[in-house]
Amino acid sequence: MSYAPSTTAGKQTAQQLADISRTLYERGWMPGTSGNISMRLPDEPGRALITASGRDKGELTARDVVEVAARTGRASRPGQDRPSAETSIHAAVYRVTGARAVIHVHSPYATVVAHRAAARDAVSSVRVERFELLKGLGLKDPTFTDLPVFPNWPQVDRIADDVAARLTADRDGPPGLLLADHGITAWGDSLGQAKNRLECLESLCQLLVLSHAELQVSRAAQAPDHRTAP
Ligand SMILES: CSC[C@@H](O)[C@@H](O)C(=O)COP(=O)(O)O
Ligand SMILES: [Zn+2]
Repeated sequence: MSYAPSTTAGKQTAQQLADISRTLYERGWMPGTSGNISMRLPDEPGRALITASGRDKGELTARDVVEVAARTGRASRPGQDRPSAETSIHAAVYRVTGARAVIHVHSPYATVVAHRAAARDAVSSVRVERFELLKGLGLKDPTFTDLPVFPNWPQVDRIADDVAARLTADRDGPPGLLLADHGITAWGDSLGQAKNRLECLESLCQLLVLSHAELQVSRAAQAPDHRTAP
């Protein structure tokens, strides 16, 4: 069942998601059905709207979204469409950071960096330093940041667990993360801020690639394997 908002705020939020989806699709950052976007409802911030799974992101309408509990990602109304397959990652970001909007895309430069720095078994990070655009990320120290790269486990909930653990351990980290061989996710206090930060991160990844510098990748100790945990 497609989304039918009960409030004006819900209607406006759904339309904002559809509009930004089209913009990012046209930029080539959400090819086909890739990418997902969510935003807390302004009048009910414990709930969020997220794009329905598998929709063409260039054709998304305000009805192609699903209402979920922001902290858990559980659908908050019966009979809705299936929410994004990556809803649990959005929920992890909401839970730990208090962000109001989250955007995930497959933009080319971030994806290339996430491919080159691919974290196979454990979370790693890529050092980004000196570029003026770091000031667009709202960091305490804008001279450098370590952008985390998460293994792209087939079980998305496992990625979400890794994300929650990392963001909890590093509260001063950047407002974004890379998924190895996959793409980038960024967040902010509003959809506009999340988009601005995403643009800065994509541009920083472009600069890393164009500068032909060796990527400075550091690897964390191997994360516990959830498949073998008791
Ligand atoms: C087109 S494949 C991309 C998907 O596997 C996934 O990574 C993605 O970004 C979109 O998933 P979705 O469930 O539509 O939100
Ligand atoms: Zn994706």
